[in-house]
Amino acid sequence: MSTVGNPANIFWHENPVGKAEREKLLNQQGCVVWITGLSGSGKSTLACSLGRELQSRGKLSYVLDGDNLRHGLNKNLGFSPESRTENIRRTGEVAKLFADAGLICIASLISPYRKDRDACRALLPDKKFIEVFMNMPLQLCEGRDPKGLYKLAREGKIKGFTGIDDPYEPPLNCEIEIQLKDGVIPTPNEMTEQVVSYMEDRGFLEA
Ligand SMILES: Nc1ncnc2c1ncn2[C@@H]1O[C@H](COP(=O)(O)OS(=O)(=O)O)[C@@H](OP(=O)(O)O)[C@H]1O
Ligand SMILES: Nc1ncnc2c1ncn2[C@@H]1O[C@H](COP(=O)(O)OP(=O)(O)O)[C@@H](O)[C@H]1O
Repeated sequence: MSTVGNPANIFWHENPVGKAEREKLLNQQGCVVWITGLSGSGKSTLACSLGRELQSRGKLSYVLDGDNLRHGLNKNLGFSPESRTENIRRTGEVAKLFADAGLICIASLISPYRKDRDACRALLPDKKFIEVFMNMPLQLCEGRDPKGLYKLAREGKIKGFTGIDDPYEPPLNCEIEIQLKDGVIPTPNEMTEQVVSYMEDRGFLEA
């Protein structure tokens, strides 16, 4: 009988170099910064700005952007609930590998469903998953509409668009919330500073 594809025949190989050794080499803690929020809420803006700031501090990070991943790893996935769940699952697994490699992995995806984000959190060691909620009002995101997708969704030309006719479930216990202050949008630098301070205070930026 063929045993191909039988999970009972798959084994785990320990790597002789451990995560702690890699972290010491890099002088940082491997972790995942998971940025979630509506289309147009500023996820990519924060991811890029944070990546740049960490680079300038000599910290190694890597951005996993939802749009970009859909050009390769996730190119066979659409926007049905099942596809989004698989999109987040795959990205969570890749993010886990980057964190294990000792990097600060910045994942930037709408990731609209709470259970999918929680499943990614569960892949990481305790405290190594930093969920950042871009809590920007739909009206603001729709007003920005940099890709014209909200307009198409309102016209019924895109079905199942997040925030219009597909749900966004806000986090209940995220580590960081980016929001308006007295009605004013924080600048990219301010958003970045909020995340970097969190990481600094908890020792992520040293081994
Ligand atoms: N139906 C629908 N709903 C939401 N978004 C849509 C849709 N169709 C296309 N797009 C574009 O795809 C980008 C979101 O991809 P993600 O991988 O982050 O989405 S998800 O996490 O799987 O929900 C998203 O990019 P951002 O605007 O950067 O968030 C959109 O440009
Ligand atoms: N803090 C901010 N202040 C001003 N404009 C912003 C800010 N964050 C994002 N933007 C602008 O809003 C638009 C959407 O931002 P983006 O980062 O692409 O969102 P997302 O990745 O969530 O879709 C872009 O045109 C971006 O330049």
